[in-house]
Amino acid sequence: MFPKSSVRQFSSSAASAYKVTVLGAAGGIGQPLSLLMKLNHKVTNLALYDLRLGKGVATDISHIPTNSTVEGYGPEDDGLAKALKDADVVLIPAGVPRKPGMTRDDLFNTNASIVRDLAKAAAVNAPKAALLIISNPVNSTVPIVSEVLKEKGVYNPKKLFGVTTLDVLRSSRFLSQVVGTDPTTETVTVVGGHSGVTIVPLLSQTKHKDLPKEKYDALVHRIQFGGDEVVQAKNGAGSATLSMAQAGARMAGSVLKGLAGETDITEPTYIDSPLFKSEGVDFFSSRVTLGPEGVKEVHPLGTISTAEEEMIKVAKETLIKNIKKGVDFVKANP
Ligand SMILES: NC(=O)C1=CN([C@@H]2O[C@H](COP(=O)(O)OP(=O)(O)OC[C@H]3O[C@@H](n4cnc5c(N)ncnc54)[C@H](O)[C@@H]3O)[C@@H](O)[C@H]2O)C=CC1
Ligand SMILES: O=C([O-])CC(=O)C(=O)O
Repeated sequence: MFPKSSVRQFSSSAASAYKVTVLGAAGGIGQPLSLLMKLNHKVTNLALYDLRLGKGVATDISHIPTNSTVEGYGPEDDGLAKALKDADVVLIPAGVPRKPGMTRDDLFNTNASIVRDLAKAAAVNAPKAALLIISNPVNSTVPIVSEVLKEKGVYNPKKLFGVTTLDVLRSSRFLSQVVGTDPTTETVTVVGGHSGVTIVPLLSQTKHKDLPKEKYDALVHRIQFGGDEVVQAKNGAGSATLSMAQAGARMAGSVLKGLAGETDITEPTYIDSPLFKSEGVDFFSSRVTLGPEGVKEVHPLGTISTAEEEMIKVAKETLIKNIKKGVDFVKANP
C-alpha cells in the first residue's frame, strides 16, 4: 500500500490539463508530430484537423494507451472551430512543402493564405493559445499570423513562436559528426530566422570554437542548407517530415513545460523580439526562456565571433524583407 500522502501528491501533480491542436495533422509532418504529442503526458486533449484524413489519423492515434482523448476533424461541420476551441497550444504544419530547385520563399504564394486563414480561426476560437508556426517560409508566416491577430485585437507577442528547432537539432547532429562526439551532448544556439543565410549557428559558444576554417565554413553551410539535403534526397516527394516532427514535438513540449510552471526551459525560437527592433527587424530568433505566460525572457546573443557578427548582419537584411513581405500580404489581403 502507498502511504496516503504519496497518493495525494500524485493526484495533484497530474492536475494540469492541456488541449493541443494540430492543424495539417494528416500531412508528412502532421502525422508523426501528432503521434509524438499523443506520447506527451502533459497533453490531455489532442485535436487533429486537416482538409483530408483528420478523423482517420485521429482514430488511429487514439488507440495508443496514453491518458489523453483524441478528436479528429475535417472542414465539414465547423471542424476547424471545434478543433481549435479553447486550445492551449496550436501547432501549424499546414501547407505545401518544397520540391528540388525551390526556395522556402517560393512557397509564400500558396502558404501565406493558408496560414492567414488558420490564424483567423485561431484568433476567434483559441485567442489565448500559444501558436507554434511550422509552415514555410517561417520568416514570413510568423509576421502574417501576428498581423492577423493584431487585426482581430488578440495579439499577444508572448504566445507566438516560429519553430526553428530543426536548425538546432541539425546543428547538434552535424557538429557531432565533425568533431566525433555524442550529439546528445552538443547544444548549439541558432539565431536569426529559418532559411539559408538567416540561419546563424553560434558555434563560437560551444566547446568547439577552434575548428579549422574549412571545416567551420562547411559546417555552417550544412546547417544553413540542411533542409536542401532532404528535399533533394526525397526528389520531389517533399521535405523534412520526421526530423521536423521530432523538432516540433520538442518545441511544443518545452512550451507546455513553461505553461506548467517548470523553470529554466529555454529554446531558440523566432519571435516578436526586442533584440533588433531599433534596426527594423521585428522578428528574430534567439534563446527564449518559456514560462506560464509563454515567452518569459528573451536572451541577448552574448559574446559572438567576428564571423558570426557578419552572418547576423546578412541575416538581418534578409529578415527585414521577409518580414515586410508577410506584413504587406495581410495588409493587401486581409
Ligand atoms: N519550420 C520548419 O523547420 C519546417 C517547416 N516545414 C514546412 O511545413 C509545411 C508542411 O510540410 P509537410 O507536412 O511535409 O507537407 P504535406 O503536404 O505532407 O502536409 C501538409 C498538410 O497540410 C494540409 N493542409 C493544407 N492546407 C490546409 C488547410 N487550409 N487547413 C488544414 N490543413 C491543410 C494538407 O492537407 C496536408 O495534409 C511546409 O510548408 C514545409 O515547408 C517543413 C520542414 C521543416
Ligand atoms: O527545407 C525545407 O523546405 C523544409 C525546412 O524548412 C527544413 O527542412 O528546414
